[in-house]
Amino acid sequence: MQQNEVPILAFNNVTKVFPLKGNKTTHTALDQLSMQLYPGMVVGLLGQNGAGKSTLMRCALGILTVDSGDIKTLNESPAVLSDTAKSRIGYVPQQPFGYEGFTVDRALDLHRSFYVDWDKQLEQEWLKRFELDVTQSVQKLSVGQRQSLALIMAMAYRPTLLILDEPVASLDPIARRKFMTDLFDLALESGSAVLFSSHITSDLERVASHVALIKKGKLVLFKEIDTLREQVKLLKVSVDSELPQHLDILHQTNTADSMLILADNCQSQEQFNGLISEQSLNLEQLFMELHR
Ligand SMILES: Nc1ncnc2c1ncn2[C@@H]1O[C@H](COP(=O)(O)OP(=O)(O)OP(=O)(O)O)[C@@H](O)[C@H]1O
Repeated sequence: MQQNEVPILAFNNVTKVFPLKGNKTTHTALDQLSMQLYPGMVVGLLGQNGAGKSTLMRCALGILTVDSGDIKTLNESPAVLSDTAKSRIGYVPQQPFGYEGFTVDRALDLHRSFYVDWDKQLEQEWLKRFELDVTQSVQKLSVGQRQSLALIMAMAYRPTLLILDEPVASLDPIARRKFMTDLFDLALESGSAVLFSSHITSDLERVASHVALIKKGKLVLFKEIDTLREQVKLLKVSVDSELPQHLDILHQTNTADSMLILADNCQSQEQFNGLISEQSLNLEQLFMELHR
C-alpha cells in the first residue's frame, strides 16, 4: 500500500559512531540501520537503555550528523532542513526544557506564535484533558505536567512528523492512556507519522501500528504489530533438528538436550522434524527472549 508514497521519514543504512575516551576508542550507536515511516504509521521504538533510540531521533532531526548512510526527513536532508519542514515536525525530547519564568498561558502564547497551523481548539482540549492550570508558572509544574505541556506544544499544530522520546515516562496511568489513544487517532486522522520510544511495552502494544526493536544500534525487527504477533515465535527444538530456511533466527539459547530459538517469519503452525513446542509471545516476553 505504501510503495508508491514518499516516506515521511527514511533511514537508509545509517551508521553513527561516537568517539570515546579522548578519541582513543569509538562506540557505534547506530549500525547500518534502515527503516521507512509512511503516513499513518505510529512506530514504537523499543530497546534497552543505550540501544540507540535517542540517537536515532536526534539524527532524524539534524541535531546529530550521521557517519555514513543517509536520512530523509520530510524528503529533506536533516542537516539542512528548511523552515517549512521544521514547522511540520513536532519533537519532545526526553527532558523537555524551556519557558521557565513564564506562566503556562504566556508560554503557549509565545510558542503558538511560531506556528501558522496552530489548532487552538486542540490546545484547549488537551489542556483540559491534562488538567493543566494555565496560570501556573512553568517552573513550578511537576515533571509530568511539564511533559504534558511539552506534548501539547509539539502536537497542537498537527505536525506531519512527530518524534517523541519517551513521551509518557512521567505521566500517570490515566494521562498516559488518554494521551496514547489520542496520539494514534491524531496520526491516522491527519496522515502524519509518529516515531516514539517507550519502555512500557503494553502502551506500545496498544497504540503502535509498527514496532521497531533496536539492539546495540542494530534494527533487529521492524514489523506491523499484528504481523509480529503472528510471525515471531519461541521455538523449542531438539539439538539435531534442521531449521527450515524461511526462519529468521533472532536469538538462540542452547540447553543440554534442546535449543530455544526466537524466530521471525514463522508460518502458522510450524511443523518440522525436531520441533518440540512453539510459543507465541507478547512484546515484553519477546523483548526478554531477545536479550536473554
Ligand atoms: N554525545 C554522545 N557522546 C558519546 N556517546 C554517546 C553520545 N550520545 C549517546 N551516546 C552513546 O550512544 C549509545 C546510545 O545512546 P542513546 O541515548 O541513543 O540510547 P537510548 O536507546 O536512547 O537509551 P535510553 O533508553 O537509556 O534513553 C549509548 O551507549 C550512549 O552512551
